[in-house]
Amino acid sequence: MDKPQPLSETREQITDIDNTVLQLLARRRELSLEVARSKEVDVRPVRDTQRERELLARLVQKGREQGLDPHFVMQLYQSIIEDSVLNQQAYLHGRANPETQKQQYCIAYLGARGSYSYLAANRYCQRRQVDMVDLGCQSFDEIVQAVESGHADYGFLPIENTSSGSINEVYDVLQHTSLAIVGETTIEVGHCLLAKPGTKASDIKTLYAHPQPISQCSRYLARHPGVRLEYCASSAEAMEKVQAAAGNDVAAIGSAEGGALYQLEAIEKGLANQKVNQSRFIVVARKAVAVPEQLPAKCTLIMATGQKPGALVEALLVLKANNLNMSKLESRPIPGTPWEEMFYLDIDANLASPPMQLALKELERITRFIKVLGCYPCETVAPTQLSNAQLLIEPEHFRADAPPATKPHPSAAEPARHSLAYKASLSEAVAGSLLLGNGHTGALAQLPLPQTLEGFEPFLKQIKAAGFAGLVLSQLAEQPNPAKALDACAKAAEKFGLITAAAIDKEEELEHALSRVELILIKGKQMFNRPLLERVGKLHLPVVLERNTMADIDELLGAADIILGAGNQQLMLCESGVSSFKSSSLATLDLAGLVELKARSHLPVLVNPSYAVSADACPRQAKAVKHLGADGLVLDVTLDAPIADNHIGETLRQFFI
Ligand SMILES: C=C(O[C@@H]1C=C(C(=O)O)C=C[C@H]1O)C(=O)O
Repeated sequence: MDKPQPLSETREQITDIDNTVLQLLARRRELSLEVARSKEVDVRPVRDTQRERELLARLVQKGREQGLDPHFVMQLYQSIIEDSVLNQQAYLHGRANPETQKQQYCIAYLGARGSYSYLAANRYCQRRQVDMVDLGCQSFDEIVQAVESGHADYGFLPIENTSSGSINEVYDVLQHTSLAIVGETTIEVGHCLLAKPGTKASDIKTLYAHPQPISQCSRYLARHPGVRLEYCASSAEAMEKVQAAAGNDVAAIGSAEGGALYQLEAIEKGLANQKVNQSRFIVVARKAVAVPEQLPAKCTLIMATGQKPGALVEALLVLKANNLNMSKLESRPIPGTPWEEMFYLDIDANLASPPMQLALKELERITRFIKVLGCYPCETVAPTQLSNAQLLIEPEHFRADAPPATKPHPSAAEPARHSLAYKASLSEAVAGSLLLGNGHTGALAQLPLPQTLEGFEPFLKQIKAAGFAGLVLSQLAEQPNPAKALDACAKAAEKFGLITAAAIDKEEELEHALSRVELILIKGKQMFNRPLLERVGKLHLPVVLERNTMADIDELLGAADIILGAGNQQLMLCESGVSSFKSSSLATLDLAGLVELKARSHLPVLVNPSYAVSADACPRQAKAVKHLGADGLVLDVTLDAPIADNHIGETLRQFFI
């Protein structure tokens, strides 16, 4: 083998390339703003998902020709496009409100430099390329007063978090303020254990944190019962305390970025219960702003309806009649009037649009009180996706459309919940980034929960490259600490954009899986376990119900009805083969049963051929079940066998073509 060139030389070349990449990104940003200027003149919408899809498909193809992973190329460009869309929005919003165009904004926020509110405000100003003068406050009231009195231009208020939910105090403050909501911004809240350099996690005796991070990291904290918690008014105060402490046995919960401002190191990361932990902030100002019609807009209203049956429904029907989507509904008590509620609504519409104006007029007639808190650009940019087919194979082989919905089965007077007579449209189930049913397909790789993570990352890379959307981890009870092992696997899988599901073969495994996974698969062995079905029916988590090898179709659908009846509508079925005369150990894949399920039920149906057919027959079966309408595959894989070159890769290709 040739001797490689010296490391320092190679690194220099990489540094040069990175500098060029940055220059090109900056140039792309300028061009994107040029596009925004054209859109301003032509009054075109900022977002053009058709253009994004074409661009992604072309880049994935070009990348593939140069040996780049299609998923990597797609994710990279999704981030670039998100940044580009948000920059265009900020530009057009500024142009429509020239009085907001300044060199610097004075921003009132909770805590001090380094708090999450500070980071959110910083991000907001950077996007608008204005300097930030920061005004740290001790409470939400103080923030509102700072803006009302003119000391600050904007106030940043955290309104909700993906783990701990809505922040009630902020809703209460909004009831009384004259300020208007003029913007929103969402930041990733990466909770870390912050300590002085050299501190070990095992040394920590006292932990300083704001109550919100404490509730968002409850599971991590429960694993460290010996640590004393000290509540602080903000994450910044917690960091200050650690910086000022004499000893090395204290830590704070906060962001790595914030910690750096206090010379603290993140000695552990990813403390939050939820893998995706984001906080949404609203931006308040003295004067409301106009949102140009090319921008996706949101309106926040508060209203009090009368105390009569159906009053809220009546109000919501007004939104329906005007084809308006409500993305959030909250209720808070009205001070001084016990048991009366003030409702907060986020509506995906521009205040100036005719449907919104019509709806407001109608709502004024039927409510006791109504006020628009503000209209502002919506900052959520849902990434444009390519289909599995586009990511796996050449574009000219795009798969055929899903088979049309089958006719409802003639049914009794009370149609069963699983039936098409009960629900005529095909159901979809969403588990993290995976969408299945109603024409959406996907595949999951099933394997025993691994003992160690050795070699796991290269394995996940292969799983992702083969086209799997996630993992189903089984045999949880075989592990000494299934919760910890699941956490670690889910974290690793997430890095590759894979979802994690748990296969429940023994009832007690469910406890370990809850809130660690995005999907629960009830193994066929548990299909007749009514209490377990009722339990998962009460979960707000998608469920796959596998058919027991001895169960007929009616029994499977009956079990499905137990789950649906308990409330959980995110249900999928899985055909994994039934016992037959052919072999005592091998199941028979019931293709007739699959056709029956698709004809009788609106539920997505997955197929796992692994127990029924030999490895080399899997690709043929995948092709067949696809044609019979299967919505997805579950395939058993092993950690050691390469995926792309064996029957697994071919099985996926046959299914997705
Ligand atoms: C740049 C544009 O605006 C948006 C951003 C895109 C991008 O950054 O590539 C693509 C489409 C639009 O959603 C455009 O319309 O071309």
